[in-house]
Amino acid sequence: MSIAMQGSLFDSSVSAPELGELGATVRRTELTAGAWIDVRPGWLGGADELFTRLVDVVPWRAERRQMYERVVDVPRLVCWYGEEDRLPDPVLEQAKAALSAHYRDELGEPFLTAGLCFYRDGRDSVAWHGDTIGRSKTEDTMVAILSVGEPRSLLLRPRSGGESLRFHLGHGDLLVMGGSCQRTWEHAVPKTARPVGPRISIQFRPRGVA
Ligand SMILES: O=C(O)CCC(=O)C(=O)O
Ligand SMILES: [Fe+2]
Repeated sequence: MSIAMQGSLFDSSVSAPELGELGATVRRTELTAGAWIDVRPGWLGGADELFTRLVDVVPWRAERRQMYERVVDVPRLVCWYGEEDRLPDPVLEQAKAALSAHYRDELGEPFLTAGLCFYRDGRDSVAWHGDTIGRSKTEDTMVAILSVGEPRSLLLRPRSGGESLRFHLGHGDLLVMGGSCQRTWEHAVPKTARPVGPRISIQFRPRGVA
C-alpha cells in the first residue's frame, strides 16, 4: 500500500523513530467522576517514519462487528497484538516498556497488549464508546494511545452528559486515559469531511482490558 503523507514528502530531515522523556513532560487533566487524561505532545520523534513502516509491515485487517442486532463494517483497519506477540516495530516494544515503567506505581501492572488502528482518511472513524470489554467495565485502569501520521480529532465526553473535549493527535503524540475514564466517559474519532491525511493509533492496555 502506498500512502502519500503531507509533511514528510519533502522533508529532508526524516529521522528514525525515537522516544522522548515522559516524567515531568506529561500533563494531567482531572476530569469528572474520577477520570483523568495525561497528554504528552510529540513523545515519539521520527513518528512519520514509524507511520510509513507500520503501513507496510502490519497485517492490517478489515473487520466486521456485531453492533447490537446488526453486523456492520468497522470503518478503519485494525490489528491486535496479544501479550505473547512481538510488536511490529522495536520502538513500540520500547514504548510499552517506557509506559509500564512510568505508570508502574499508579497502575500496579504493566501494559501488555497493543491494538493498532489505521484511519486511512476522513471516512474512517470510531464511534462513541468506552473500552469496557473486560475488567475496565468495573475497575479503574489505563489505556495509553500513541498516534502517528496526520493528526485526527479524538473527542471525550462524560457519560452523564456535558461538553466534550477535543484533542488533535498525530505525529508522535501520547494521550493516556486513566482512572474511571472507560466507565464514566466515552471517546470517539469522528468522521470528517475536511481533507485529512492518514493516521495510525497504537493503544497499549493492561491484561484483560479491551
Ligand atoms: O484511534 C484512537 O485514538 C482511538 C481508538 C479507540 O478508541 C479504540 O480502538 O478503542
Ligand atoms: Fe477506545
